[in-house]
Order: sequence, then structure tokens, then C-alpha cells
Amino acid sequence: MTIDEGQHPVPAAAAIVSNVPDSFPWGVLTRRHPELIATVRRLVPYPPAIQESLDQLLVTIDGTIPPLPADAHDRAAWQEWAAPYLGRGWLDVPFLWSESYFYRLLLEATGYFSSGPWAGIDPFAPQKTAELDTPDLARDLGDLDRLVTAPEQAGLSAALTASLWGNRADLGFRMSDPSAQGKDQVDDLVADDSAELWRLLGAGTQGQVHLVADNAGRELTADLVLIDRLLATGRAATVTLHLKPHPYYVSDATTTDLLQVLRRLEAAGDTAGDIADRLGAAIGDGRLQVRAHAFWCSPLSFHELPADLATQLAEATVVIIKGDLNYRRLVGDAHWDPTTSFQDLTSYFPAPLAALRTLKSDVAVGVDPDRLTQLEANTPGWRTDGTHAVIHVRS
Ligand SMILES: O=P(O)(O)OC[C@H]1O[C@](O)(CO)[C@@H](O)[C@@H]1O
Repeated sequence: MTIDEGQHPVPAAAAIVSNVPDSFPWGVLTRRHPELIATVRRLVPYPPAIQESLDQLLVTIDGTIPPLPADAHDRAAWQEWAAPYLGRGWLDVPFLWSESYFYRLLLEATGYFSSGPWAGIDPFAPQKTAELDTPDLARDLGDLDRLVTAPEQAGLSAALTASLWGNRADLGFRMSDPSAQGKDQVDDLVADDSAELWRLLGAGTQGQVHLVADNAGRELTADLVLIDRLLATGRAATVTLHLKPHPYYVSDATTTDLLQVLRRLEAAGDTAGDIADRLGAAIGDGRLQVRAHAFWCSPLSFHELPADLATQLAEATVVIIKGDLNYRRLVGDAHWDPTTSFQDLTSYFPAPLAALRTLKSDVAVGVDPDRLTQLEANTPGWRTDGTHAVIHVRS
């Protein structure tokens, strides 16, 4: 992958593919995807025709990359994105692309885009819903009173931290490494530019904040608390929340998931209920806008933002970008030297940005050389086991 942004040329790096046995992306394609199909069939009672399509998908992911059916509504777009890859082995094409296409084929197999009775049925809904019923989430909600009554900056910082680590709640990640949730998070962030974020969003800024969401459930709950704090403190006058237009990467948040989290907050009452009321009012009067651009479910990196979306984002005081996949799409899913400058790699992005990511895949950039030496020596799994995190800001 070569990303040359004119004013800020950056080194080239090879795109990550999945054909190295026992590598992280190899495990995702060869183990996680079949497991995911099994989980979907266990949790949703699909009829014989859909079961057969899921059987077929299992066969397909062991073979070569097929086109979408001729009548798929987005066939033309995928024909273009898939042109270099159709007929090749799944492991031999860019990991970013193959994962995304797998999720598209899974929705196809389950009839999500059909005109039949399974149209619009989220195959991941049981997993997302279950997460709203966990003791972890109940504990999060119980802590909200302290967060809301804390001094302004302390409350904002706590909400930012919750939103960052809420990204560990990603359900796809749990499937890869079920023990990961039990591992301790390393509070000493690999990079922490949060002071720069709070400079961009200083007291009384009344900024226009965009938040590109990642997972539903516990992570989206934390994101909504952060949004409430930004609006309530006047750091943001408006927030635009970017969700996925349809299910993706197991637990990515859609508008349906947003409404479910708001109902969960409402049901919890007390401070959580007050937050749900304020957010509902903000949606009602336009201070909190919800958008779901098709680009967010495409296999493309953010270097290929479509013009209409780039124009929307360009108006932002800061764009908060959540999660591992968005980070891969932001910097380029490539074998960067981890000390490569995050600022240089993201200089193309149309607005100031803050990336909140727990590390769950091989990509690493913006790491201080001394910290890198220490990480490689002491914690070999730091890039993928979800225990480490970064807050990277480019103003
Ligand atoms: O929900 P997140 O933080 O984007 O994580 C999804 C990530 O999980 C993975 O599927 C692997 O853990 C990555 O491929 C992907 O980047």
C-alpha cells in the first residue's frame, strides 16, 4: 500500500493479507468466520433454505471468492470493489477487503436484503441484545451518577476513558479470544493525546463534534454517555453520530441498536434515564443527528471517503473515530513500522480527529520507540489481545 498525500509523503507499506499460517488475520478467516456462521445458526432459527445458504457460504469461504448474486441491490458497487479479487483465494487478498466481503455474503445468505420474511433481520441481534443484560453493563450504569456530578473536566475525561475501553466489548473480538475479556486492560496507554483533544474541545467551545461509532451494546452506551457530557457541558453544540446502515462485523451499531441502548438507559432510570431523556430531546431538536452512510459498510479505507461524506466531516471541530476496524481504515491496513507518525498518515483526513482504539489487530503506528522496545520485550500479544489502547489525535 502506498499512501502519498503530497504535502506529507509517508513511507509505503505492504497491505496485510491473511496467508501466513497462525498469523492473526489467518485465524480470523480460517477459524473465526466458520465459528461465526455456527453461532448465527445456533442463535437464530433459520429455515431450511437459509441453512442451505449458510452451508454454501461455509464451502465458499474454503474456496475462492465468488461474486454477489446478479440481483443483489449493491452488486454493481461490489463488482467494482471485488474486481481485483474475484476467483482468488480468500487468504491471498487484503485482509481489510476479505473480512468486509465475508460480512456482506453472510447478510446475503441470511436473506437480510431479500424481500422475504427474513428481510432486515439482524443475524447478530441476539448477541448484541444479550450484552445489554450483563452485570458489567449494570455496573457501568450504576457508576453514572458519580460521573455526571464530577467536576466538568473530570467527568469528561472519565466518559472518554469509558468510551475508549468500551471498545473491548466488541463481540467478534470475544469469539477470537474468549479469555481476552478477563485479561487486565493496561491503563498506561500506548499513546495518549487526550490533552490535545481537550484543547480542541476546550471549555465553552460549542463545537461541532462527529463521532464515528463502532460497536453496539456496552460500547455504544459509553459513547452515548460521552455525547451527553459533550452536549451538557457545552463543549459541543451539535453532535453527529455516524452509525452503520446495516449489520456488520458482528456487533457494529445500527440505528436499531441505538434505539435499543436508549431504551435500556431509560429502563435503568435515575441518572441513566436522565441521559436517555436528554439524548432523546437532542435527537428531537437536531442537536444530535444520526447518520448512516453506505460508505461505513464498504471495504474501503478512509482515503477513499466519498465527496458527500468528506464534506460532512470537514465541518467538524473534531471527528472522534472509534475502534479497531475504523483505525485500520483510517491509517491503512498495512504493515507500518509502528513508529510511523500517526499525524503524517492521517494528514489527508478532512478534519481534526481523535482515534480511540483498543488494539485488536496487527496494525500499529504512532508508538514511541522506547515504548515499542518495551512492549515487544514484555508483552508479545500487545497488538491483538485487546489489553492495550491508544488515543491518537491529529489537530
Ligand atoms: O469492533 P472493532 O474495534 O472495530 O474491532 C473489530 C476488529 O476485530 C477484528 O475482527 C479482529 O479482532 C479485526 O479484524 C477488526 O479490526
